[in-house]
Amino acid sequence: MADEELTKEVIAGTDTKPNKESLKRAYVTFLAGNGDYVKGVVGLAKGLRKVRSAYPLVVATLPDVPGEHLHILRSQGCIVREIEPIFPPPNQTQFAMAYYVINYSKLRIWNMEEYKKMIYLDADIQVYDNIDHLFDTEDGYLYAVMDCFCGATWSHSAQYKVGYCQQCPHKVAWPSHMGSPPPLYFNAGMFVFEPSSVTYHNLLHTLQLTLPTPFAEQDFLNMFFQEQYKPLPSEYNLVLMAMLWRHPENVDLKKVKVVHYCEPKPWRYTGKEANMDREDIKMLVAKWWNIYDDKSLDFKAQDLQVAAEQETLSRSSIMASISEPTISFVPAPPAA
Ligand SMILES: O=c1ccn([C@@H]2O[C@H](COP(=O)(O)OP(=O)(O)O)[C@@H](O)[C@H]2O)c(=O)[nH]1
Ligand SMILES: OC[C@H]1O[C@H](O[C@@H]2[C@@H](O)[C@H](O)[C@@H](O)[C@H](O)[C@@H]2O)[C@H](O)[C@@H](O)[C@H]1O
Repeated sequence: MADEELTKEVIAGTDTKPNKESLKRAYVTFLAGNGDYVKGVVGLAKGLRKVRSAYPLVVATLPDVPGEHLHILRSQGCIVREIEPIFPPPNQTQFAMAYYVINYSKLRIWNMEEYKKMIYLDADIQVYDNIDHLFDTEDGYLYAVMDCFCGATWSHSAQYKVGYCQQCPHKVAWPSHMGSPPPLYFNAGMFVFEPSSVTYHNLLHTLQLTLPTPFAEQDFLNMFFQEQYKPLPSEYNLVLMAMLWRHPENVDLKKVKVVHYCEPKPWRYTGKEANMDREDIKMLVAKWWNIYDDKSLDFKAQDLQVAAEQETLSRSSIMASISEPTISFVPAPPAA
């Protein structure tokens, strides 16, 4: 994409003049279908604004996302990038969730080379503390939070069958007769990565040679990036309910920066679901809705407020400079 087109898109998306550096960094999420995940993306866009992130949110959308939803996303300052779906090779795989097959389309984000570094966030994620510092992580790695193997969705796996989980590797040790424990495995709902067309084409080529498995693109990405994967602390992607239910000892809600609403999805929460009447779940769902419903976080309102604050700041700094004696710099006379 030509620079001027890109600049136009970025400005259109964020309505602020990007500096060269901010052109190279962005958050990115993925939206498919005409259902309710669009609420998740709107919540995410507003959450990133609430924590004053310096970078835009790109939304990779499949063709089945309706125009009305694309308009909603643009009105919330998102940069919409329409992508084509990616399908795994023909297979008889029983995915952990049938719809996981659409998640292979996430791989398109590696082709967004106009960005040097991106942070991928699922649409069912909310950011409660600024995590822009993750863009400064060392290049050459994929950073993500370790997943949990204890849920019934893992019942197909050797880990689940022997009761082993990487979140508590000493509770039930990996049986020595089964060789080395499985490599560290990340949840693919949040990761820090570097777009690259070389990596992108390698991903697509390797995908067509790889038998699909129950966790679809998450399994595939863990296999592909096994050498480059670097774990992040769990506060960067608290996977609900897996971690709250099964590894509460690994959770400090006061430190959590990013919550991943695998279950419940806040916009579907009724409180009547099994085990969902817990106080911590009610608090986290309410927290999500507080942001989603906060009109001051809407794109235009929020940006006008920021502009007003900046205007006030600059006016007060001008006043301050007028009221103090100016110290002018007198250059030293040239050396004799
Ligand atoms: O109908 C769907 C299903 C999934 N997704 C996207 O795919 C991600 C992963 O799916 P999901 O969140 O359901 O996976 P989970 O992390 O809950 O297993 C979502 O967060 C959305 O970004 C979507 O846009 N529409
Ligand atoms: O397509 C596979 C998906 O796999 C992951 O979700 C799973 C995984 O975390 C399991 O470990 C949990 O048990 C389960 O609840 C949860 O839904 C990602 O969050 C999602 O973005 C996507 O990659």
